[in-house]
Amino acid sequence: MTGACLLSGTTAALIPAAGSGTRLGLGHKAFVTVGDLSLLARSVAALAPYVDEVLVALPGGMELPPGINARAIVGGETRQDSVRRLLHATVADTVLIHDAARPFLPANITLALLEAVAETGAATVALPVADTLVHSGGGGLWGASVSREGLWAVQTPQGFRRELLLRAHAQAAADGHAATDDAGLIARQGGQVQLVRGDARLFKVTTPGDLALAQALAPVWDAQPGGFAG
Ligand SMILES: Nc1ccn([C@@H]2O[C@H](COP(=O)(O)OP(=O)(O)OP(=O)(O)O)[C@@H](O)[C@H]2O)c(=O)n1
Ligand SMILES: C[C@](O)(CO)[C@H](O)COP(=O)(O)O
Repeated sequence: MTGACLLSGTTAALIPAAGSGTRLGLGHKAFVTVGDLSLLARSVAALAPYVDEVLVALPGGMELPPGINARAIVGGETRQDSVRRLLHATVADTVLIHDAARPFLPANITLALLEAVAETGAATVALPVADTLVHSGGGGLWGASVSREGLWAVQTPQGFRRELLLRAHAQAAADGHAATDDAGLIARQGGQVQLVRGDARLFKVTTPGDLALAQALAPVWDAQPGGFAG
């Protein structure tokens, strides 16, 4: 049974990959390789077995490299624009939105997310915060402390009934509201979003330090694709 069997109707994986990778500094981040595979190839491969189609938003003028089994569209100026375009490029009933920049997505997390979306219509992978949190007070000094009690760091994939997310994006666009993810747009409208426990190894490759971690993890993942032991 694939994960899509948990849901009624069709399911699409929507992968925003149109960012410029400014913080990493190596050009378009989705095409950066860890081990022998690009971040994008890894993200597509992780979701493809569980969905009816995979759509990728790419920077203008770029094409999908050979070997990536997906349909490509041109992304937008921001992640939010890229996701909105992806949403309009599919008719699937359910969408799983996943950053190309998160290459290590365990199968058990995808299955747990699909189960949560089937029950609630909106869910995201997230992880309880483990570090002490503080606002910078300026000048590199400790400002106001922030309790980490009840705080979760949001990851992807995030899953939604597509109609629900289309409405949330339309409302955000009408209000000129900019968001860093999609689950937040549902919550902004008063909708409930189920939190599904993620994994530290599902981190987003954002900085050179993240890339170094990803390079170190790739052989471990490639020895057992789809999951980590422990
Ligand atoms: N206009 C944009 C911006 C981002 N993304 C995608 O959204 C995901 C998360 O974004 P982020 O990690 O911030 O990537 P970049 O925008 O490329 O990074 P930076 O902010 O450092 O430039 C990435 O898979 C990225 O390709 C996108 O599809 N379209
Ligand atoms: C969607 C996301 O990965 C959830 O943590 C995150 O908000 C993307 O942020 P970015 O600044 O676009 O990388």
